[in-house]
Amino acid sequence: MPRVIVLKLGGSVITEKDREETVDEERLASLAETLAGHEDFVVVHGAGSFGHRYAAKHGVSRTEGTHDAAAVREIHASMERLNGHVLGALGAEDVPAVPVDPFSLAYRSRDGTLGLPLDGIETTLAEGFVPVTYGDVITQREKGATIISGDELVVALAEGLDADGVGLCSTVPGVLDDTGAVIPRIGSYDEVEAYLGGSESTDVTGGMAAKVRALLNLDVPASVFGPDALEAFLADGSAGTRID
Ligand SMILES: Nc1ncnc2c1ncn2[C@@H]1O[C@H](COP(=O)(O)OP(=O)(O)OP(=O)(O)O)[C@@H](O)[C@H]1O
Ligand SMILES: C=C(C)CCOP(=O)(O)O
Repeated sequence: MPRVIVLKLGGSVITEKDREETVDEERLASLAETLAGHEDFVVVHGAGSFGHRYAAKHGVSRTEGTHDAAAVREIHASMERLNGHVLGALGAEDVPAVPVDPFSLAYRSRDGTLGLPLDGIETTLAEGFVPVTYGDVITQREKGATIISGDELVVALAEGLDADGVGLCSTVPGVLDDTGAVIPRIGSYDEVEAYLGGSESTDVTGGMAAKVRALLNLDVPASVFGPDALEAFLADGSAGTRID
């Protein structure tokens, strides 16, 4: 099987993060148009104005769990609605996009270690489909259910599928320094820790600092870039900030 690219479409890119359950239709359509005709990639999308507020409402995070089934349904249903929009936009550009539902697939052990069986996704890719998955709520031993971020899925998929590269398409043109300039390359957390913050809006999974940490732990080269640079990333992997 050809090696794949794992691409995350940030929740703050594809939604209006401060308006409840609002998709940025224009942005999403333009990203889908750029992806048209490309092959061998997995899409992961974040929550933006969809999942986070329900997770916050029920006090659920990556570490705080819930045994309230109604809370799980509410968070998951919100993410399914957003996934429907993403699938619709990709489908409109004839990208062979199909859903992969993390709640039904992934789980955590007691210590929080992620279990993510990949046979289904490998088959999906081998058959020419583009799997589209997303940050979600998943079950965890002794905690009920906790949140999994899209970034966590990106890392697990990149490792498990032996991906060629990872792209995180965010609202920012890359990881920025204290003057607002894009840092071209990050090789260690210490170099950039002082510049990294969380997210500006309701975000239970951590913003830029968590992203950089997770990507540094990965053996696959990753890039953080803005929506305008998706084409450049797909062409030769050079866009925004490279983290390796
Ligand atoms: N040094 C930095 N460089 C760039 N962005 C930063 C930095 N520090 C903090 N941020 C914040 O991180 C945000 C990106 O993280 P965020 O989690 O919001 O993105 P996302 O992946 O697009 O969304 P989601 O988590 O909903 O999928 C930026 O919009 C910015 O507010
Ligand atoms: C809040 C939920 C349900 C998922 C969070 O995923 P992220 O937006 O990728 O951090």
